[in-house]
Order: sequence, then structure tokens, then C-alpha cells
Amino acid sequence: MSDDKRQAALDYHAKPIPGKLSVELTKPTETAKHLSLAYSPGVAEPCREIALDPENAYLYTGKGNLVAVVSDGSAILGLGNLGPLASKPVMEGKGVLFKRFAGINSVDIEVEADSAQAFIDTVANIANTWGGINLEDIKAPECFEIETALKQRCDIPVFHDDQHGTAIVTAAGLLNALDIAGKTLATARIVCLGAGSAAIACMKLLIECGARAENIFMLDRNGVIHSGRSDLNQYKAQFATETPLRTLDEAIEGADVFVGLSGPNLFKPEQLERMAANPIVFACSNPDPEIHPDVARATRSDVIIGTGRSDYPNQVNNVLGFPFIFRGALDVRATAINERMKIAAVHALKDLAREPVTKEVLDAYELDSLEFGRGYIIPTPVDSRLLERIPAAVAQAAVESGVAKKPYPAHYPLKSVKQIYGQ
Ligand SMILES: O=C([O-])CC(=O)C(=O)O
Ligand SMILES: [Mg+2]
Repeated sequence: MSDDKRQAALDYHAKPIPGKLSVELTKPTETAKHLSLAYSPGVAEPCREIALDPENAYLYTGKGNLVAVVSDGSAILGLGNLGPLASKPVMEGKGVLFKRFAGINSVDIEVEADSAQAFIDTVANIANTWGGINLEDIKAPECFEIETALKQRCDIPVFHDDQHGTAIVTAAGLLNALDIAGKTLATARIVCLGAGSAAIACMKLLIECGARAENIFMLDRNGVIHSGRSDLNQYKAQFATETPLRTLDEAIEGADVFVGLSGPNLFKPEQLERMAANPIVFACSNPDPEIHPDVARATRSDVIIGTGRSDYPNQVNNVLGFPFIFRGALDVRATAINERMKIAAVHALKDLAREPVTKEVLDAYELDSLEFGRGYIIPTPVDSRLLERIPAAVAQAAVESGVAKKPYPAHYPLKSVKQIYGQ
């Protein structure tokens, strides 16, 4: 990042008040009467009601629209393990996105835990007072154990955003990009650089959407994950292929798709040159992609490139997923975010990109036109139709798959975050 941009980012976080989030009041508090309702003695009444029936927490507290963003800071973006405190700007940032795009209140919780079990216990012990738990930036393989255990112990949605949010957005973008390139998921040869939480979840979801496991080549720091390796954990081992290929240089030859979920500048122009015609490159490491989009385009004019960043076209980033997916899940009081709900989100996202872009989006990106094609394979986060489409699709899937405790909301589809309480 240039010095100017770096300073601008630091100033944005520091001024005029430190941080990006605040808490707001939703009830009047001016008079003694108000205070006697908000606090002692009035507050005792909802306490008694909730003690009688936990469901009443949804009626008398903010639980139903409240998500905890929880991290241990062990895999912050593509920056690595910087610890819980250094993850706070990202976790506050997720809170900004929850609120801005889906009207969801969220609080970030950064956990200092010396084992996966300690982290699991900490979260499980507080989970019941939240509407949902969004796990963020927790390194593999611990993240898998953590998510599985918390799903078992909590009856609210627990969602590891880096796995499923990223996978949903990647699948939607890739289905569109393949269509534009005249290819299909079933026949595409896919190279995935990275074997962490996002990579593993993305490849799993792509297989559910029709990709063939034998066409997927996943690489970790030691090269291609193949069946001859003895150093693989159970999660990576699922992607071990019977192949003589060992390096990225070898695997990339003739590949249709490169998905980068690893680190900055790990994909070289010479490697892009060796991909098949109309190559699709999702360089999703944040903040610095595996290959810069300008470099990719200068290398090949036929490339379709997406990154995780807001400042380049085709932002393949979980921001297009988690706010809207939680909105739908919360509004039908889903007990989980299951595969049906994820796939519904993929299709809602994919289909929206094929509709004409609205003026709101053009204005936000200072563009005169934007059309479905190489430079626009996935909707932008500022598209207010995301709030209309994704929660509706997710809520419908939750109802149909039997995890919703409430019916499909009468006030759906949502046109604006102002409508989230149904008024
Ligand atoms: O925060 C982002 O931009 C996307 C994300 O979850 C990550 O990179 O870990
Ligand atoms: Mg993340």
C-alpha cells in the first residue's frame, strides 16, 4: 500500500473517534419514568418472563438481531497469526458490514485461548444470549474442530465465515465466470492454491455444485496434495489426488481456473501464461492478492480476474454472503445454516449478477455502465437487491429443510434495512 493510502486507512480508524462501531439506544431514556422502565424497577419484569420461558428473550431483548463475531486472531485475513487484539479492526469491520448491509447488530469478541477446547468452551458458555455466532479468522485445522463442536453445543446458527461465506461467493462467481468463458464446472480443471479453511470449504462446495474431485488440484506450502503424501491432516487428505504433478508450475499447465486462498504474490505471470484459454483467476488473499489484477490483465487479455478487494472489479469476498445469510437465518429463527441454505445463497447471488445493474451501484462505483461479463461476474456489495434476494432464498431454504423455528417472514422480501423489524 502507498504511504498515502496507508495513512488514510489509519486516519479512518482513528478519527474523529477510535474504531468503527458504536452502540445506540432504541428506547426513550429522557425522564425518570423512562428510566424506571428501562432499568430498576421495570427491567425486572422481562427478566421474570425470560426465566419462565427462554423464548421471551426474543421478545424483550436484542437477542434475535444480534450476532457475535468471534475470533482468536490466529489467521487474520492473509496476514497470519497476529493474535486476538490485532484482529479487532477486522472483527469491528465485520460488525460494520453486518449493520450496513443487513441491519444486524453485532459485537466483536476476541478470545485469548490456549487450546481449541478452551476457545470452544468460552464460546459455548456465552452463545445462548446471542442470535447467532459468526466465527472469523481462525486458523485451520483448529477451525474445523471448533465449528463442529460449537454447532453441536449451540442451537443458534454457528457459521465460520472464512469457510462458508467465502465458498458461497466463490461458487457464485465461478459459475458465472465459467459461463462467460464458455466452460462448465463439471469439466473445469481447477487449481486451488492454499489448503486452509477457505480453500477446503470452497473446494467442497464446488464439488457439491458439480465440480469433479479428480479435476481439482489443491496445493499447500509443500506443493500438490497427492495420495503419496504422508504429512496430510484429515481435512487436506480429502483432496489428495492420484497424480504425478507436484508443483504449482506443473499443476497450472492447461488449468481453466485458479483459486488463490493463500498469500500475496504467490501466482506468477509465467504461471498465468500457461493456463488454458479464457483463464479464470480468483486471487482472493486479503489484502494483497496472489496476483495483482493489473499484472494479470497485462499478462493475458483473455483473463477473467476477481480479487477480495473493494477497489478492483469482481470482488469475490465473503461480504457478499455473511450479512445477508445471517439476515435470512435470524428472521426464520433457523437453528443452523445448512447446505440447502448455502446453495440457495449461491444461486441467488449468481442470478442477481445477470440482471441489469442499478443506478445506485453505478453511482457508488463512479461508473457509467456495468454489464454482466468479464468485468462484472458477481454483484457489488452496495447493491440493495442483495438484501431482497439472499435472505429470502436462505429463509425459504431453512423453512423447506426443517431448521426454521418461524415461518417464512410475512414482511419479506426486504427492500431496505429499515424494514427488518417488519414495520
Ligand atoms: O475480511 C475480508 O476481506 C475477507 C475475509 O474474511 C478474510 O480475508 O479473512
Ligand atoms: Mg476472514
